[in-house]
Amino acid sequence: MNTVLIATANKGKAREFETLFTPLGYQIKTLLDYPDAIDVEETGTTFEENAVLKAETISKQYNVMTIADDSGLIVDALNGEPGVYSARYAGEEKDDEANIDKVLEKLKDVPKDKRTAHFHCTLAVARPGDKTITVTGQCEGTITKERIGTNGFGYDPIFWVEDKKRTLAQLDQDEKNEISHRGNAIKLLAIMLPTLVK
Ligand SMILES: O=c1nc[nH]c2c1ncn2[C@H]1C[C@H](O)[C@@H](COP(=O)(O)OP(=O)(O)OP(=O)(O)O)O1
Ligand SMILES: [Mg+2]
Repeated sequence: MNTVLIATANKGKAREFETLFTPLGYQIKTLLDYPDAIDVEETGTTFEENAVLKAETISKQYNVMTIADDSGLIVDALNGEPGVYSARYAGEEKDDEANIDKVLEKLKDVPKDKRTAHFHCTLAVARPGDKTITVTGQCEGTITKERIGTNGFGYDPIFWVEDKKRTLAQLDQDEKNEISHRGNAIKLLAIMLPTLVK
């Protein structure tokens, strides 16, 4: 089985990549398997810049094809915040609960019909001696008034998906992958993957 390295240290993402890649016939490894991996500073101002930075740094370090994911929540009533700063919205220590609290607090006077948002995911594929490619995916929803559900990670408990009449944190992993920003990006990537993996 082909092994693909995903340059993420996020356990929630790692789990999703595993359920998405296994049926495609790829085993995945993540930075959780590589404790000596460079801790890439996300200095970019776009998802694309950060995804490329993470993928290329780790691909160069280990001389293997590497996929990186940069993603985040874009809330319309907050002019696109937290956006590329989603992971560090409430501080550098990357605290999902504090991040959710900050979004709910900022939206406390915003009515239901103005709480529209979407998740964005950019995936970058870096290969030794080859041009880096990127794909993107999105997922539309609204921000709830409080947490609902316990599955998933990050902002999932406050992200309502109207088609499912549930939050992302109330979906199981396969249901989330079907509609999520990450699932949508990987669907695009899956078509190209056989030509990229050596
Ligand atoms: O499906 C998702 N469901 C809920 N929240 C999500 C999702 N996808 C991204 N998010 C949030 C989590 C984090 O606050 C930020 C990603 O930040 P991002 O820099 O891409 O990831 P990270 O620092 O956690 O791990 P890493 O850079 O090692 O991949 O957006
Ligand atoms: Mg990050």
